Order: sequence, then C-alpha cells, then structure tokens
Amino acid sequence: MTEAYVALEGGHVLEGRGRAPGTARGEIVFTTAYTGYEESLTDPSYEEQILTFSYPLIGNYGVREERFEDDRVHPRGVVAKELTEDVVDWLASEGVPAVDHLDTREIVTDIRDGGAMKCGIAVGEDVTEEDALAELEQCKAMSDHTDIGAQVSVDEPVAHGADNDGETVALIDCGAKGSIISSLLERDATVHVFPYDADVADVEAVDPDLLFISNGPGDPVNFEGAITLVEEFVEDTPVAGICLGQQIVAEALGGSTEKMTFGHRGVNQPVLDLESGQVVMTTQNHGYTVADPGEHLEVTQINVNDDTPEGIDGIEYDVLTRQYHPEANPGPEDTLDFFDDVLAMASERADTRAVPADD
Ligand SMILES: NC(=O)CC[C@H](N)C(=O)O
Repeated sequence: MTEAYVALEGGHVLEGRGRAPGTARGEIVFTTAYTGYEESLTDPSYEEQILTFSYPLIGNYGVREERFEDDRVHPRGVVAKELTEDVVDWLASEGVPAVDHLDTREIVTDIRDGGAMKCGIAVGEDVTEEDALAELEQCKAMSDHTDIGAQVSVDEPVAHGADNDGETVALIDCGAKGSIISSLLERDATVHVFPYDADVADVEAVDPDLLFISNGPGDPVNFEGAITLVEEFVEDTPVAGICLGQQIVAEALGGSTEKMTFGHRGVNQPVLDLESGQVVMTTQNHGYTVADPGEHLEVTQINVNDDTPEGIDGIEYDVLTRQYHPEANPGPEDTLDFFDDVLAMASERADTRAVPADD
C-alpha cells in the first residue's frame, strides 16, 4: 500500500491511505461543503492551502470540466475520509497529492481548537513520517506569501463580451473564479480582466463604469496594486468586491483586516441583512475578515454565527462588497442579485456622467 502522512503544526502526524502521490506543504483548512468539490478544488482562493473535506465521501458524482472555476487545481494537497477513483485520477493527473482513510473529524477538531495551521504531506511508495515533517518545516504562513497574486492572476489584460451592450467592468483578477466573470457577462456587461498589479492608467484607458475587485488567495494586505486602484478610482467610479475584494476595499478606504482563527468554508453559512432582517444561506471560503470598516464604509450584513462583516456599503462613495460568494458555484444561488445591484450602481453613475453640465 502507498504510504501517506499528514504532519500538522506542533508535530502531530496522521497516517492515511496514499491516493495521489507527491509531497506538499500549505496551510491546512477545512470545508464543510458536501457537494461542489470540482468547484472548490479549482477555486484560486485555495492556492498554497491544503484542503480537508469534512464531508466523508468526495467524488460521488464524477469530475466534469464544465464545473471548473479555473483551468487547474489550486489546493496544494487534498485530505478526505474517502475519495472516489474519479477524483483521485484527476488529482494525480494534476500532480496534487491526495490522502484518504484518515479521521478527518480529528483534523477538523485540531483546526477548530488550534486555528488554521501549517501542514506537510507526503504520499508515495517509500515516503516516511519524516518526509511529511520536512515539508511542514518549510511551510510558510499564508501572510508570508507576499506575491501570491502573481501565481493566480492573468499576465495580460483580457476582454470578454466586447459585443455586449451593458456596463463596462474593469475586473481586477486577484485569482478570480470563472463564475464571477460569467455572472457579469450574463448580465450583458463587457468585462476587461486586468492583472492583480495593473497600473491605474491601463485601467483608466477602458473608462470603466465599475471597478470590480475579485476573490483571491492569501492576505489582502499583500495586494498593494489593487488597494491603490480602489483609492484612485473610488471618487469617480463605483467599486464592487467579492471576498478578498471586500477585504481590499476596506484596506483601501481606511479600514483594517485580520486573520480569523479558522475562517469560514462551506455552502451553508447564514448571513443576516441588517436592514431587511432577512437571512440567506451563502457559500464561503475565507480565512481573513474585515476587522474595522473605517469611517467611509458601513457594515450592512453580518454572519449569524460570529457577527463578522459579510456585506459592506460605501457611506459617501458608491461601494458594494460581499465577504461571501454571491456567484455560488458551489452552493446556493440566493445571492446572485448582488450582480444586478452592482451593475445598477454602475449604470446610474454612467447615466449621471453622461448628462452634460447645464452651464
Ligand atoms: N475567497 C477569497 O477571496 C478568500 C480571501 C482571502 N484570501 C481569505 O482567505 O480571507
């Protein structure tokens, strides 16, 4: 049998069944989602992390490319109670080590008690516990991946939906899920996707009706370019953000962010809208949160479990952001109207700008 070891920060090593070979290191996190493994495994926000599925059976409805959020698997390694052959074949073909037949309840409990932690894994015929510990030794904290945007962003600007009649969106790709782009295109927007470190002048050149900061991996403070773009555009252009995007907007406008103990990852996170009193179920994948929105932003939605900010509006600026994933994929689609709302905000501003001055 192929050997497999998972070494957790602090030196606790678990033994499992080796499924896809290789060694890897990353921050170990867990998701409680019971479906949507294809979407989660291709979500760029999992870059440099090792993903544990708390649901015990992963892969029971196969692997289909049309459900992918990006063109590759992003977690560095995968841990589950039981992985099907389909998923194992896919992970092996992508060179992503995978381990199953271990007690994922124990890992989840460790992460809940100790917080998201560094992890090393080793899978193969001759690997030993020491190989997993050697990976752990070299593992960096998420915040120390200071240029993680370069690993997940487009290298050059790409335009989608040039023939669409709707708003012009400048999407800053900090590791964008494909569903964010398609949700905008379906609503007739033209989407110019820019690298995570795009220059202000390059973005200005497309004269956007909306600056949209995407989701992405790691610590928002490491996305200085995107923070600068929000600072530069917010006076004249509406700004939207999802997940990392919400955190970047807060950092840009005088607020602050912090690392959570173990974050929110799953497809049934309850969010309360403070104005309407309505609760919606949301998809989430984040380990940082807005700690203080600052004086220009107002928290309008909170997580029912821990009161953390889930939705933010600008006070004097046209700003609308979400900490959860309104685009779903995986998870509930109850929050898709976010895209209608941000495009309506963009369209109103575009109309105002189009009106010539009276005198
Ligand atoms: N999905 C995301 O955009 C994640 C945002 C950020 N990397 C976090 O972990 O909080």
